[in-house]
Amino acid sequence: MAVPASIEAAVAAASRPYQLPAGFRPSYGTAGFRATADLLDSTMFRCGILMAARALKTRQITGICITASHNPAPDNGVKLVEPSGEMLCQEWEAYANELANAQSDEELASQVAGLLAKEGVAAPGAGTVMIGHDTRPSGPGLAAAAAAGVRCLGLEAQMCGLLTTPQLHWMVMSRNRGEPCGEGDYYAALAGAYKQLVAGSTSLGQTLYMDCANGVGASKMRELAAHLADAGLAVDLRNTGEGVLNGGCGSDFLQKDRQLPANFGDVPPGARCCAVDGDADRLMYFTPLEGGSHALLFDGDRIACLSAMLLRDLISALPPAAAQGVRVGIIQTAYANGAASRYIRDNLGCAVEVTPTGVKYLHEAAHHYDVGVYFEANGHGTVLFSRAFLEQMKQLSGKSRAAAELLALGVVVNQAVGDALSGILLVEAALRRKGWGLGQWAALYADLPSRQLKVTVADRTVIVTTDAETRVAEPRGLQDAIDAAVAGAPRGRSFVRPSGTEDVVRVYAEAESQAAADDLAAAVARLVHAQAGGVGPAP
Ligand SMILES: CC(=O)N[C@H]1[C@@H](OP(=O)(O)O)O[C@H](CO)[C@@H](O)[C@@H]1O
Ligand SMILES: [Mg+2]
Repeated sequence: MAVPASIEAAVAAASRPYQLPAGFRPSYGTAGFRATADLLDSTMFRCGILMAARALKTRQITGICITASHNPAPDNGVKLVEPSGEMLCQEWEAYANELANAQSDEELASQVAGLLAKEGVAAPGAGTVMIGHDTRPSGPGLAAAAAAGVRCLGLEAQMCGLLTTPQLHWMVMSRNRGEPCGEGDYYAALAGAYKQLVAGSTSLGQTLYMDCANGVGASKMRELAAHLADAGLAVDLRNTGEGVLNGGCGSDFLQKDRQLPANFGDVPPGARCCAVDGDADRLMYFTPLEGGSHALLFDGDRIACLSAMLLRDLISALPPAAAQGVRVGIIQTAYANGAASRYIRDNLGCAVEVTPTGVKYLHEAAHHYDVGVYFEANGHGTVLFSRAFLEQMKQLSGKSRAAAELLALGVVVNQAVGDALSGILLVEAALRRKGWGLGQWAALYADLPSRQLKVTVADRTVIVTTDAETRVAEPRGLQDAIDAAVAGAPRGRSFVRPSGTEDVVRVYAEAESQAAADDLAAAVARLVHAQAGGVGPAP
């Protein structure tokens, strides 16, 4: 298709205020682009163009979330939203990289023209891109840059302001489905479905203490909790914005350090607590341990197990013909604790699938099942219901309470992406329906001790992995050396991979004891440093 010359001129002119900083090479990573905020104006502008083109191509609404999630406050980034509410389709990631790295306004304009021609899209055209941001001070400015990109293809940029990442995904999904799609509709839908799920069960009674990571989750949970005042769920919000975003708090801090977050010193041991990250798409439960600053974690693996149990209970209460043959799958990454994977296989009887790191891979795999449960160990995940299964439940819902409850679960659990707020309702409903405290949940299995380390190398792309990132293909010889180190550790397992969000190589190790896991991780980190171009002193 011929692209009017005027569009090229318009893109080149509009691009002028958004110059690519010298030497900056943005790369679309595990979840979009991330960098220190002051580098990102051009990236945002170009992502605006990209998502406008995607909206034109699909003739539906797309979205842009401006956030760097659990990363430090001076960073920012962008997550791109498909019309379905899912993450940008993988085929378009190459365009994202190409546009983000164009070296001049003219090169950008010609790449945009090329993209439009290749995709058979006419611009300027009509459409909408919804844009939201987290609490980072750089958010509104970067949102404006993204909006300028959207407008230069003639589309409307709808500024949605402060939202959690999953809220924006949910709003895009709902709007394209022609369903109620405002922020208020989100709270009403989740709270209404939660009440249906817990009707007839006794409230857990105790307060849920929530670490909001000093991020957007605080104000949004406050609104959700207001809808739940009559549902027996009392929430005490901590780290609501008075401190540093993700600083000494939040789900990532908790997972990496296993220390109590800031401002939890007065919370009694055994209390039910949860933590989210800076954009509220990750969730960890935890409880303070006796006599110290440490926490017992209930991570994504454990949330996946609890979700699978809730599903099993509900599915087994369906009329027998409907219950038969429902395919439930659990999708994990190599970071899943070995004890959790074993528990799922041996005790829950579900299929376990392992994908590379990054929710885009897990989410895609979850579509292989009637119900796909996916959680990364770090607490990012959701439960996806297939359209056909939901349709079947709708047919049955008049005569089967379990079918109606499964439908409600499909509303409580965000169907677009992992969502910490909806995850809280999922966990609370599951515990409450079982009448379980944290003790019973913890007793499902004992985690194998594990350790994660980071190694800085000159170029992390020299590490190439295979088998869902569990083995190193290059540099040659590194995998053999890792295998030898693992062989010496009781119940040992270790793998390494280049991070998609940080300039580091990640090392994971688990073993029978904490000391053995620590030693194995350290040994493997030294191997990476020695064989993959380590920078600075050896670990
Ligand atoms: C070990 C780990 O937790 N990795 C995280 C992290 O990716 P890396 O590619 O490992 O940097 O950030 C991703 C985006 O939030 C998340 O999906 C992923 O699980
Ligand atoms: Mg996040």
